[in-house]
Amino acid sequence: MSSIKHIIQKIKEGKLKKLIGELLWMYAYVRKYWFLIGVYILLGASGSVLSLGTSVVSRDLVDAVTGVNSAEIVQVAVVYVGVGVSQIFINAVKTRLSLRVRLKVTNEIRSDIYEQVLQTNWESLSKYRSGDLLYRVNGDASMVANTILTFLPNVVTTLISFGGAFVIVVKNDPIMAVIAMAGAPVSFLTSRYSMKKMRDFQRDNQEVASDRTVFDQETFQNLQFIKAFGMVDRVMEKFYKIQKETVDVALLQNKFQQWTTIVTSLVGQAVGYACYGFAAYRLWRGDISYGTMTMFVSMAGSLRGSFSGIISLMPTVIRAGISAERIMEVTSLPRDSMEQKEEAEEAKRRSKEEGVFVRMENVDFAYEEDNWIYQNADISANPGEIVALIGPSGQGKTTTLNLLLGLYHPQKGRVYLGNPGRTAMEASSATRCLFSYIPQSNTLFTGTIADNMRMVKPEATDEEIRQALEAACAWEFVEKLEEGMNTQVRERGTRFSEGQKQRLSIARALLADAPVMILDEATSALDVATERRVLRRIIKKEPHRTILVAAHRPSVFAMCNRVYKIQDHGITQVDEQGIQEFLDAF
Ligand SMILES: Nc1ncnc2c1ncn2[C@@H]1O[C@H](COP(=O)(O)OP(=O)(O)OP(=O)(O)O)[C@@H](O)[C@H]1O
Repeated sequence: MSSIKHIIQKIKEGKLKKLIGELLWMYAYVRKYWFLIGVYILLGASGSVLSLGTSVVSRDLVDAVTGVNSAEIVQVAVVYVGVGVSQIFINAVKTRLSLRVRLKVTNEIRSDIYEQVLQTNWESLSKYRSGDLLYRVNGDASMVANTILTFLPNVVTTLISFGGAFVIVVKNDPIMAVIAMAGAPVSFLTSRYSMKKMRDFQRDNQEVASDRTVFDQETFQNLQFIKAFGMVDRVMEKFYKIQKETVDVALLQNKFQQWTTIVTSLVGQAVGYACYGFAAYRLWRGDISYGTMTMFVSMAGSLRGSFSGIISLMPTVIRAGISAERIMEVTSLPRDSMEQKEEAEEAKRRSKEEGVFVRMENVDFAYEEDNWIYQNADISANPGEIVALIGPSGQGKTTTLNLLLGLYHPQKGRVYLGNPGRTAMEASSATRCLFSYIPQSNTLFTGTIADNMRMVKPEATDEEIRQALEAACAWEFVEKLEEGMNTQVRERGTRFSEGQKQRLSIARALLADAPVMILDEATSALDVATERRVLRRIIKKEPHRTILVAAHRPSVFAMCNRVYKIQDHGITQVDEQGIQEFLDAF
């Protein structure tokens, strides 16, 4: 009665519901590969039947050898060898099939996570560390795929082994069956107790593994910085600390597992001895032959083994459940809304003649509750204008650009854009196609310069790329490279100077040919003359383009139609005198 209450309590707490949800999620993948998994199960099942057959045939073989049934010795020997050889081939096919399914399911889960991560609303996703996401894509996905492949087939094959052995033993000697099953209650209770513990251990394990991935990723990304600051020893210290944590968690889990294994094994061994003694007693009394005794002992072993097998499947489910939970957490994040996709594409088509304006109206925004970046903020940028955002560091320039890009949404007020004189659209993921954005940080990818350019326009010709590089004042150094635009950029553009990387990023943004261009301190590493040349060429290339720049330098302000200052939780438009005051103050 109390255990029923306990189960009801768990259901109420939602733990069982969660586990069932996780299992159902995993088996949505099984449905796709039901045929391959079905064949795998069949092969596993035939393996179990063959091994049961081996025990029965071994009885006949012993009886044939000991003279009880010597006439059939050749026939029995042939069957015995045949069964053994079949098992070898079945195992080979099973292994190959298992690899195929595992690879397919792992890829499928990974592509689901990738797709989801790429389409998830940035506001939700930015809370995750990229190394953690990486571990979910790799470690957790593999764990789930392995379990999907092994769990159901293992349950079926173990149940066949268990059922078959049970029927054979009961048919031959019911008392023997009872003795063989004497350890079952202990195995059951031990597994029930260990379930919760295992879930906690597994959660710790995954967290440490995820921390390790984050650490590795950050270290290799910042190697140059680490070396420059002579931080190698400190990084190694942290590395050893994480290694120690990994070892501690694994050893603690293993210690617990070993104790449960010792308890169940001791009970199993005692039961094994009892079976052996009982069979020997029956043989001594002349009730059974040597062959039957051999079969009994092996069957009793397989009965105990398969029962423990069923119980030991639980930790696998628990491990996979935790991984599934971590993957589901990411894949259930809200997706980017693409509701206004068609309107945005239409606005982009019209932009060549009409351009696109952007507005922020009466906006309140805070990342964290009541911690306002600003309130009642207004900003306006029209086609053909360059609008600058200035202000001390950390006051909200990048935040404003992110709001315009629809990466974040205001708590109050409107952020909208469109062709002048037509219906406007709220800023969202759908309207992002109207922007080309050059962030503060370097965003070059491994590949050639041309590959990097074609990321935004795969069909771009070499001539178009050259023109974009020219407009960004990048052609002047690219043409001097031995392989020109086919030069390898290397990871994160390490072979280029900061100013060169910025010009390549600007060229890429120009190639995207979007009506609104956002430069987030994207010319900060250029000298003043080059910066002016770049901005002039951008305007000249596309007179209807709307340009927003977050900047600190007066050289930029002189070229702007309007300048907004972001400071003290507000945005104000400033005139020349205001700009001068701002510059004097800093
Ligand atoms: N994702 C975030 N979650 C919480 N707070 C954030 C987040 N991004 C930025 N902030 C905070 O918002 C404020 C404004 O940041 P923002 O990056 O917009 O400043 P900025 O004016 O562009 O600064 P800088 O000139 O240094 O680039 C800062 O105090 C920053 O700590």
